[in-house]
Amino acid sequence: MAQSRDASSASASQPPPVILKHAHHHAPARQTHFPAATDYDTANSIEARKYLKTYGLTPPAVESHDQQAARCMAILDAKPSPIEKYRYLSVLRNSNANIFYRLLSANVKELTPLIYTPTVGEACQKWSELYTFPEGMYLSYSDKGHLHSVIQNWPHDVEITVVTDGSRILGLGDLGINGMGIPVGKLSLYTACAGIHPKKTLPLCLDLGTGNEELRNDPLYMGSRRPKVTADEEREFLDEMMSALTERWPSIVIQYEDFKNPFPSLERYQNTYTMFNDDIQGTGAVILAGFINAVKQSGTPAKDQRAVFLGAGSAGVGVAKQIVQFFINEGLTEDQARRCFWLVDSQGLVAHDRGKLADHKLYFARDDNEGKQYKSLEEVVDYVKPTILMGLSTIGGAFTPQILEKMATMNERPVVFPLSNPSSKSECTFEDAIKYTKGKCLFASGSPFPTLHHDGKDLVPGQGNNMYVFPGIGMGAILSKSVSVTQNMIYASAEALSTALLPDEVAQHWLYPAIGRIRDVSVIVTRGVIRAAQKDKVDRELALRNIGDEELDQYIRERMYDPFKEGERVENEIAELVGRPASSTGKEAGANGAAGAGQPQQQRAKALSDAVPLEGKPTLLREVTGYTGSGASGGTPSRR
Ligand SMILES: NC(=O)c1ccc[n+]([C@@H]2O[C@H](COP(=O)([O-])OP(=O)(O)OC[C@H]3O[C@@H](n4cnc5c(N)ncnc54)[C@H](O)[C@@H]3O)[C@@H](O)[C@H]2O)c1
Ligand SMILES: O=C(O)C[C@H](O)C(=O)O
Ligand SMILES: [Mg+2]
Repeated sequence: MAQSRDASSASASQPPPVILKHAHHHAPARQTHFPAATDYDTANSIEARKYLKTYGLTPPAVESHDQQAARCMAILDAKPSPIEKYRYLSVLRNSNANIFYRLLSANVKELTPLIYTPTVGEACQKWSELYTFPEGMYLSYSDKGHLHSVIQNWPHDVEITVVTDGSRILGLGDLGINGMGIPVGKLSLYTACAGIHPKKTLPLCLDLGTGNEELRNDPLYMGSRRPKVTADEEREFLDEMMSALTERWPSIVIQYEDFKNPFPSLERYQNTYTMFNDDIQGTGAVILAGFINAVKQSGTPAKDQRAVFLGAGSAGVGVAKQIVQFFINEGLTEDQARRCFWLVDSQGLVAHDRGKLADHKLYFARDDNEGKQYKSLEEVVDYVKPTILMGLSTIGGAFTPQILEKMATMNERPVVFPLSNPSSKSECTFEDAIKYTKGKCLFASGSPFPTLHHDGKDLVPGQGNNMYVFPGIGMGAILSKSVSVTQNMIYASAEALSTALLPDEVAQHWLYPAIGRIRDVSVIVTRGVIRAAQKDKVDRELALRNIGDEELDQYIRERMYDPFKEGERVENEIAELVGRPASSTGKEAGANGAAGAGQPQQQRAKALSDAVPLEGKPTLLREVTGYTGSGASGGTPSRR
């Protein structure tokens, strides 16, 4: 069984450097400051540069945020293709995280498609070809037995990790370690959308071999050239990894992402670790939220809904299960709720009499098909006459014009959600959905589609992508210091999201809030998740139980890394050192864990007296503690 977390035996969050025993006997561990990405901000004042020891290491001008953004946007505009824009943004993130996150936070709608789906799909396909930076950690199967030591090499304290084994990257199949683009992209969104400090995030890619022969034979492939390990071998590896991660960072939140068969791990670890699976649970929550709003608009009550799902994998089953929960809350029995679904996979309708089914499909398998096997989606649509059509199949274009036309003939407001990623795998485009349903459908897709002009109106497609919820699920778990991520916390994220629309968004029949408001939305989702953690009594930040919603929202906001305030944070550190009154945002900088906030006075005085004068002014020694946390990993909280 998975090793349980007991903080009494867990090491503190700053372990001594450990040398990889099997690799370098007695080699001294090197101090590293990788990635020192936030200090070279050309908006830093001269004083801040001296304090950070970056004076002279950047061009002399002290720039405004607007000047920086104008330059970056001009460079981006000049790049000829999305993948070139992706590469430029990667360089920016790795060389100057503050500028990158200011740009991303201010332009979420425009830039998300470049750092996330769809472009991240192409970036993963070409990862080894285009490799520039490590970006995160790679753990290989040959490291088994030593994962604890390898993990000590990560130079920062971590609050959250996104981990993949690369075996099902979006709808693009097994990409091995090239899947690293996914943890990197998801964690960039954690920072941009929920304000988790970039240094507190750990992109993690497991190198467990790959079933992709073409990759194994690619001379540039940077992972192990071995076939994928067996399910048992992977399980043993994951057991060790979960325990090693949590031993080093007892409060770490672990998000599983893009595993080919993630059900066994979710079952195995969800009660023992603070973990969740984004493709099953995050997707379930985000689609439920859009679905709740679609049901309100379609006017068809829950009991009369008939949902056909193309795709019965992690995402399909995850979404259907969350909707079952909603139907039960709406008054249906579990059996009635379950019977509203017809799942279709590569073999056709999922039915008990079809032959052996994978475990995760059994719950929704039909027993009322009277011996008839429905093979194609169109046949199933004719048979079921669905009100809802969901696509989580990885099959681009599977919602054909004929199928879309049928949906519009059968329903006043058909719900059509082609959710596969990236755009090339979307079951239909927004344009086709509108064209063939004559503008009647309620639409959301996994990857973004442009606004469409139809019948004298601008129609904005919903984006049913788990990016609306996973940042808030992770942040909620971090701030409440939850020992696990419960089903109620996932459900709460969906409910919170469904209520996060502004009146004018509701008036325009949107299913999801504007993506540009994602930071505000993430606060609402985070609050919902924290409240559910409290109800389930898995929280350990007990003080949060006693504050009202408004105060909780404020607490969440204060703990969010705000790249626009990083300059102020540094100024406040300096002010504190030289005994000057802090700026008006001093409270916030402190709450965000400004470096040195908790350092003993004598040490600060020593730092000042050690300072070497430069240009006649005192140079302040940079504190080596770095950022001390947006919340959970400030200490070594005890596990229940
Ligand atoms: N919108 C989102 O937020 C979101 C979230 C998670 C996953 N996804 C997307 O959903 C897709 C599926 O992800 P998953 O994790 O469920 O993958 P998966 O591999 O677990 O499941 C894929 C399913 O599609 C079925 N399928 C394959 N070929 C088919 C065909 N020709 N006809 C019918 N069904 C077919 C498979 O049998 C399987 O049931 C991916 O493209 C992924 O990017 C989107
Ligand atoms: O990565 C995304 O855009 C969503 C989802 O997690 C997926 O696997 O497709
Ligand atoms: Mg995913």
